[in-house]
Amino acid sequence: MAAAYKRILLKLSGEALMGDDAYGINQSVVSGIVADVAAVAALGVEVGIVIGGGNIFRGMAGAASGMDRATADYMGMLATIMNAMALADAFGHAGVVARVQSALRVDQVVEPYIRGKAIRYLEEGRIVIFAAGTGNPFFTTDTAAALRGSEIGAQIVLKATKVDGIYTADPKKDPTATRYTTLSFDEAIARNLQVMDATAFALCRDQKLPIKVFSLFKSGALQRVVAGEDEGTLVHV
Ligand SMILES: Nc1ncnc2c1ncn2[C@@H]1O[C@H](COP(=O)(O)OP(=O)(O)O)[C@@H](O)[C@H]1O
Ligand SMILES: O=c1ccn([C@@H]2O[C@H](COP(=O)(O)OP(=O)(O)O)[C@@H](O)[C@H]2O)c(=O)[nH]1
Repeated sequence: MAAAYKRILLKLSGEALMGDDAYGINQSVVSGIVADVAAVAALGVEVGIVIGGGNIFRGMAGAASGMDRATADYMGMLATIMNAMALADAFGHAGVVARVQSALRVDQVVEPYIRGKAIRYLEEGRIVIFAAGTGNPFFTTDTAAALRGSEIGAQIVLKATKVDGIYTADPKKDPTATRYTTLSFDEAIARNLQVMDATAFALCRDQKLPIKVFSLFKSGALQRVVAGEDEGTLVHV
């Protein structure tokens, strides 16, 4: 199989890491992700990963229960660091070298985000896991994926999530919703499709960085996406 991309930014939903559990990190889900990413990296594709934190803590949930929103968002960013460490550890066990870089400084724990160093790691064939989102409250890890994807010069942002693409409405709530094969950024923003936030869509649109939304749980989906095959939904300029 030949890869359609040289460098990709993979966004992994934090909530998807739970698998069927109620909370936290499901080891069999993590092993599946590691195997899929290792297979793609073995083709010579350079992989940067942005990981979410919704399986542990979400700022909006904290704010809804009365917390200061910015404080809750910082807690959410810390949650992504834990996920990043768990994922890097799992890569290590599989014999794949992964480095974690955090947008918030926790120097005793993981290295800080330094763009040039991240690019160097990628060139050396290491997996780079970007933790702590953008480092700013009021943003999401989807926006962090758009940002880091733009910074590292990725050719595409691959959003791996619980649904197998973008639907006309949230398929979890509306069973009559149908899936788009392709969609323009303007359409995605105008229709207010909640699969990704408007900030992330707008940044990718401005940078002409396409996004592919696909299922994290469909066997071989990442490989098919990287091969440029028809899988999930492509959002383009
Ligand atoms: N139009 C839509 N098409 C697809 N998924 C949608 C849509 N609107 C809302 N969603 C929801 O968006 C979620 C994917 O976003 P994601 O950020 O990965 O989830 P999470 O917020 O759990 O991390 C899906 O679980 C799905 O229920
Ligand atoms: O740049 C960022 C990225 C994330 N977060 C916080 O971290 C939480 C976890 O990230 P997210 O919800 O995007 O993870 P996912 O949806 O992928 O599980 C968010 O709810 C926010 O509170 C933030 O404040 N700034």
